[in-house]
Amino acid sequence: MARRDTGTDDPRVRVRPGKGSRPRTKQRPAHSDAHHGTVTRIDRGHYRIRLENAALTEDGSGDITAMKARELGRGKVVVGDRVAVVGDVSGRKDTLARMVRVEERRTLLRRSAEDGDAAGTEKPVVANADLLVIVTSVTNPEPRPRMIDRYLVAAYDAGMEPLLVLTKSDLADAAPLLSLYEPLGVRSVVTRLDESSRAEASRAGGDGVEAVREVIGGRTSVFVGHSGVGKSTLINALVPGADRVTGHVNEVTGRGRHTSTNLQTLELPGGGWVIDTPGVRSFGVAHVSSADVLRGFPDLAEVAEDCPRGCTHEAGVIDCALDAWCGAAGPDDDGRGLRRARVDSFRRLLAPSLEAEDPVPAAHRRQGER
Ligand SMILES: Nc1nc2c(ncn2[C@@H]2O[C@H](COP(=O)(O)OP(=O)(O)OP(=O)(O)O)[C@@H](O)[C@H]2O)c(=O)[nH]1
Ligand SMILES: [Zn+2]
Repeated sequence: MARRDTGTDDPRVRVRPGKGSRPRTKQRPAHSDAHHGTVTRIDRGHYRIRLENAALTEDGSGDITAMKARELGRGKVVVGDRVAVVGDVSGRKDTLARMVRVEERRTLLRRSAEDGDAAGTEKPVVANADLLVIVTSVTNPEPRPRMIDRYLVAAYDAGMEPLLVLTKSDLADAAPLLSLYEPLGVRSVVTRLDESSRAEASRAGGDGVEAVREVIGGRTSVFVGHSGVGKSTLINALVPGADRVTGHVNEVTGRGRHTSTNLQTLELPGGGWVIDTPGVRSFGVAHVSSADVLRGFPDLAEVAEDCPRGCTHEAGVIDCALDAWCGAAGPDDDGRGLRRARVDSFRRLLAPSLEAEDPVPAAHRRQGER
């Protein structure tokens, strides 16, 4: 099974000098004059890049457009990648710089395709992000815990910290959903951004926006969530001028519904980045193994070192050390079953339980769907 950083999709595999099999006609300089930046958007082979040294661009914004140099090969470059560019970095209209190198990735959010020819193959989505902000409404639409679980798995696999944001708390109690994720230790924030009570709640700090800002400030966050949960409303509150379209979006153009390439990078006032994922409707995690998920739980990973070789840690497997740990007393468990709850919650994130679908209300079923 493919593992992180080893796929042929990994640009680093191709960019290390001296590894090419083709003989070189002349020794190229290693682009020591290159400038560094971060990919903020990708549009049909054109890469929008924010340079570290914004003063290089004519308008001082640091934003330029670049194409991939042929020497980079076919490895995929994604939003969030740190890259080196040469050539015209003025950012003037119709100028194109050349992207010559992709730096090693600190984290890599991936998804596997769920349908079509590519089903099961994994795709890199965003590099170097710190947080996966999972936006879910407590009602309208109803929360989908299996989907939240898959997002969590994607975050742990990526090496990112998950943050659960429960929206629309003016409409229903967030407590039942919160209690589902408490044993996992997932950080969470409850928000209410309804039109009517908004101004009042916001004055009192009760809308939750400040609490979200505190967690994401100065960091790079990827926002995910299915349609209608209030993701755009939240992003607009966090990033003034973001102008994310809210409501039942894009009925005219349908834009943002079917494509997964239109990730948008927005700058947080006071520092940090928000990456919106308007086209990403689902997150297949077929490529993730138990061991990948375990990395998100250092305490359980330590316990699992005593497991038999190849243990999947799933419920019911023989001699899994997690079961013995649940039975033993410890300072972190005073008889209230905290260890058991944590292990059970962790196991919920493992295949095959993860494959289970959320029940879809009859009214939302399409023909042919169960
Ligand atoms: N009552 C209430 N309504 C909210 C809240 N947040 C958002 N809404 C409403 O929920 C609807 C959907 O919000 P959006 O922000 O467009 O949702 P989205 O997640 O971006 O959905 P897509 O744009 O389809 O991806 C809008 O009518 C919002 O006004 C909230 O906290 N409480
Ligand atoms: Zn085990």
